[in-house]
Amino acid sequence: MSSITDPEYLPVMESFYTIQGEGFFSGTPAYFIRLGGCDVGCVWCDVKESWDASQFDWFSIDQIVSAAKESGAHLVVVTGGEPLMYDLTLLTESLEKAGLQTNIETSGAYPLSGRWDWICFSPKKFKAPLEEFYSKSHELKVVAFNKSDFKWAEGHGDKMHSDSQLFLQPEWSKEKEMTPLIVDFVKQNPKWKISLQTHKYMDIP
Ligand SMILES: C[S@@+](CC[C@H](N)C(=O)[O-])C[C@H]1O[C@@H](n2cnc3c(N)ncnc32)[C@H](O)[C@@H]1O
Ligand SMILES: Nc1nc2[nH]cc(C(=O)O)c2c(=O)[nH]1
Ligand code: SF4
Ligand SMILES: [Mg+2]
Repeated sequence: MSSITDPEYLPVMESFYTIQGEGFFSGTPAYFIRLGGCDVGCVWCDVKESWDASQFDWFSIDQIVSAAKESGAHLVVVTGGEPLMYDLTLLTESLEKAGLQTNIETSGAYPLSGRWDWICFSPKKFKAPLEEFYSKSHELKVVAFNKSDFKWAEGHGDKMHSDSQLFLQPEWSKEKEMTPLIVDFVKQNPKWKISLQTHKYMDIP
């Protein structure tokens, strides 16, 4: 039987081999595993269909990792939903054994589990992140939805460790308005970079 308490199984909404569109690994081919379930409630979330975990089938870690390996990808990105609603220790162990690089996209709202090559931390106003993510993440990626988000982003940037990557990403529906503001901000604050959702411009998943 598979259930939320069985660490050998996870609810997968979808998985697909594409190009990482965002952040530090933008442009890199990557196999995405999108786990179902999220209660963070971002008003502008671009994958609200992922929120209700009960809609998705549970797959064994063996099935999930075999499909990732068969894709031919070297890099796996685990996302969601909020993937850290689940204990990902066994998933990362199995991906590592298969010789795959493990990256995660997380809001930081749940405790970190699993051993990751790269953690992309995207904190949200809607559910505060846990403190451990400021020291353990490799990349901070703040979505900018309005002007007040720059100050908010700096508050999080100040808490990150000194060699982390700092990105501002325009919220997609406000992309025309926010992109020029982000360009000005990063020119004034050059430890930050802009991250665009390049897969949306390319019209790929
Ligand atoms: C869909 S989330 C899933 C992973 C995790 N729940 C999180 O929020 O980090 C993946 C990434 O997309 C970003 N994102 C979600 N909706 C967005 C939007 N409308 N515009 C820009 N980025 C968005 C999130 O901030 C996160 O960095
Ligand atoms: N191509 C592509 N890159 C992405 N980077 C982060 C994504 C996500 O939804 O977590 C994502 C996504 O959905 N597609
Ligand atoms: S935390 Fe991520 S998946 Fe959850 S609502 Fe926010 S953007 Fe969407
Ligand atoms: Mg996405």
